[in-house]
Amino acid sequence: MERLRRTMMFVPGNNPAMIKDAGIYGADSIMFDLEDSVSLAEKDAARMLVFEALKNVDYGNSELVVRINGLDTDMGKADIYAMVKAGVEVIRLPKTETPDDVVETEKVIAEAEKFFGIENGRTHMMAAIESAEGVLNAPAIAKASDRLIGIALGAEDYVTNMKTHRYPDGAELSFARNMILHGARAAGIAAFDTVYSDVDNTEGFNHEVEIIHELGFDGKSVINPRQIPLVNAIYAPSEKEIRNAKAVLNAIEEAHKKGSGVISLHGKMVDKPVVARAERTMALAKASHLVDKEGNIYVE
Ligand SMILES: CC(=O)SCCNC(=O)CCNC(=O)[C@H](O)C(C)(C)COP(=O)(O)OP(=O)(O)OC[C@H]1O[C@@H](n2cnc3c(N)ncnc32)[C@H](O)[C@@H]1OP(=O)(O)O
Ligand SMILES: O=C([O-])CC(=O)C(=O)O
Ligand SMILES: [Mg+2]
Repeated sequence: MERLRRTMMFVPGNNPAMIKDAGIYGADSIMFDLEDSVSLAEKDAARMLVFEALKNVDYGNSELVVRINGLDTDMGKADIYAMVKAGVEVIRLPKTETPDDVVETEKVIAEAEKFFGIENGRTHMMAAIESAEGVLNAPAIAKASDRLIGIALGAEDYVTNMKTHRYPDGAELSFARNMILHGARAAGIAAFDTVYSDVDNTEGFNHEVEIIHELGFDGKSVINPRQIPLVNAIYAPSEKEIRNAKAVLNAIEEAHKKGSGVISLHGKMVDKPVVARAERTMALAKASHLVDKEGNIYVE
């Protein structure tokens, strides 16, 4: 079963208190940032701090991601070597413009793995797309490396590049979101939506999460722990959806027993894609603590 990544929480790499406690909020992924939330003067200190945290802090089941500085900066290579050595699960490449950016980063990751005697391929990657060039190349970027677990929209940089800013209805992000989603799905990897900076605007945040949930994003980058339960609530299936998913899974099990891959349930065809959706619904229901391990609904 594919890993659920509803929330990926940015944690500034130069903030010891936030780094220490980042594991207590239940983010599916924690993303320590060495890039734009860290000033130039603090880059080296942040790298050391995140290295120590990765080595010494227990973050439970959260996936551990680090946003590095790109290889077009003086910091990129040192960031990669330190994070690979610390055993990070995923390196997030910012401002990805072309598939070559991914390939170049992968080369340095592979070099670092070799240097530290780490198994080749153990460090995964994701690419953030934050410009018109990146958006137009999204499908090729998503296929540029087997290490990629996903691609993400970085909308603050993107709208700046597009000479606009962010609006409540998100029309300015519509093309980018669709390109990134299609690129990710065509490559069989995850798609993550961008951050929402107005942390006190719950209504605006919920509206944006509804939009990206309907589009099909796996999840959203968040910048504050208060945003995590809001995303989880919108990604949680309803009781009706869970009952339907259970009925689908039971029906297909019966069909398989009879040697068939398709069956009718209440007059509707149940086949492979319907089953895949039902499995995702059950995974989300489990993550939302709405069902137990066997899939029994708690509210019953
Ligand atoms: C365009 C880009 O590149 S976006 C990505 C880079 N930006 C970031 O990483 C910013 C991350 N977020 C933050 O720094 C902060 O959440 C801010 C500045 C937006 C808001 O800060 P605050 O108003 O202090 O947040 P708030 O009052 O909700 O904090 C509540 C608690 O959550 C903690 N917290 C807040 N944000 C985070 C975070 N991102 N990670 C971990 N802990 C956090 C605070 O330390 C505080 O802990 P405490 O109760 O133990 O003192
Ligand atoms: O990737 C993100 O969502 C945050 C970011 O850097 C941007 O929006 O430019
Ligand atoms: Mg950015």
